[in-house]
Amino acid sequence: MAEPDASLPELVLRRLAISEQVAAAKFGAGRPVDDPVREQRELARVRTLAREVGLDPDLAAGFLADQIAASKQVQRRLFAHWTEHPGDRPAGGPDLSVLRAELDGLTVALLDRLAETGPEPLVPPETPDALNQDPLRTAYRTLGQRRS
Ligand SMILES: O=C(O)C(=O)C[C@]1(C(=O)O)C=C[C@@H](O)C=C1
Repeated sequence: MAEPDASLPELVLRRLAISEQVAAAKFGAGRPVDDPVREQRELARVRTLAREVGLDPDLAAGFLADQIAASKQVQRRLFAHWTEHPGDRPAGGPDLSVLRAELDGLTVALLDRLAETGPEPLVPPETPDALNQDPLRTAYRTLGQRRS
């Protein structure tokens, strides 16, 4: 597993952090944020993985769909920012294929953790400054959110 000790909220944040790098790779290459074919592949794979770890495939697919929606919120925001301020775009950065392999590893880790934790609502950790609250809310849409 990519992140053996990470909690579910930590893994969710890690996925959003990778999404920032995905945005940079796509923006630099002139590729759009949305890749529906890739999304369908990910959702099909997550259903298979869910059965392997004893999770409800619908819950797992709903949860991954939330992660994808949150990723796209992060990416769209960055695209808008870099379009207005091209100088802010980070130079270099990993290839999309490398980042997708990281996302795939994280999906396995997320499902393992979800299978252990159960589908109870979670209290997300403090949000790093770089991330707006909205994507995080999106990421927990299916699981629900309980604030203490
Ligand atoms: O792999 C990509 O191209 C991404 O932008 C990542 C991601 C995802 O979160 O898994 C998000 C949006 C795309 O539509 C497909 C997948």
